[in-house]
Amino acid sequence: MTTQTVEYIRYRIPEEQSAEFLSAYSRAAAQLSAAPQCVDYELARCEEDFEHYILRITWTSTKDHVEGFRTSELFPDFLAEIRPYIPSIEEMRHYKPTTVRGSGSAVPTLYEWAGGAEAFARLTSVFYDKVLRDDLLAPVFEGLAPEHAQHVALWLAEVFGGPPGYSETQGGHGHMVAKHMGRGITEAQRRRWVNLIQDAADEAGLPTDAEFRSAFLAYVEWGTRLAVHFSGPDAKPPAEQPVPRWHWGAAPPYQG
Ligand code: HEM
Repeated sequence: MTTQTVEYIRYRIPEEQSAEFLSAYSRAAAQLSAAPQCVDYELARCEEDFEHYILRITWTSTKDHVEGFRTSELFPDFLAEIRPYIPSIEEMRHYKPTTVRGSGSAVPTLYEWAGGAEAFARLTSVFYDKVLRDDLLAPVFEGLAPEHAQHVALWLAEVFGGPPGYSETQGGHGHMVAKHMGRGITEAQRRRWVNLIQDAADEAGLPTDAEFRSAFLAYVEWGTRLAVHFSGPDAKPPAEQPVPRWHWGAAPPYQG
């Protein structure tokens, strides 16, 4: 459970003080940006009533805010800027996030963008054809079960935001990790895996836009490095956890 907390400060600022208030907060924001206790912050203005503002600050914890930031050398400069507006505060409290959170459908999942289940089935089918003809990887996958490509397609589909097919039919995260244990995958083999899956993505007609491919490759880098780790001599099975879900990251899809 995260210790992060969200502080909401609601202000009512008379219209004639608005410009000053905003410029004071633009300066005070420098102290928030510099504070290691501050995760992020945003000052929003009400659309229906221009006099209402809400400042949202995510802190690493309530204690870090109260005992850390407020006693730090950044605080006096912060306070000096915002002090004139303290009487205009209508609420200033910390809120703990609950489990009710999620994203809407404004941004398609990587799974939908890729073309759904069929796209991942095509991808892994092309990929394992290549793997079995590859000098470095063929020995690793010797005696591969015919359904392996379908299982990996289910896994990838789930990771990229599709239905939880792998979790429901194959045993989930722990099962996948266990399949790599003790295999002693080398860096050269990992790198070949990464190269071949990108060639397979081209041949299977997965989208080639910069945003999709960078998110796809980021996951492949992460996943293959974990595969190497868990295949090594000192790896311990991880605690049971859900299949990871990969998102677009810094570059969401371009929907012009
Ligand atoms: C993003 C990276 C990777 C993903 C998503 C992935 C995915 C999977 C999955 C889902 C399985 C289990 C299939 C099943 O349930 O039947 C599996 C098994 C396996 N993976 Fe990976 N893998 C990755 C990287 C690698 C790498 C880099 C190698 C070796 C170079 C590798 C070698 C194997 C082998 C040998 C098996 C066992 C196959 C068998 O059942 O005989 N994997 N992988």
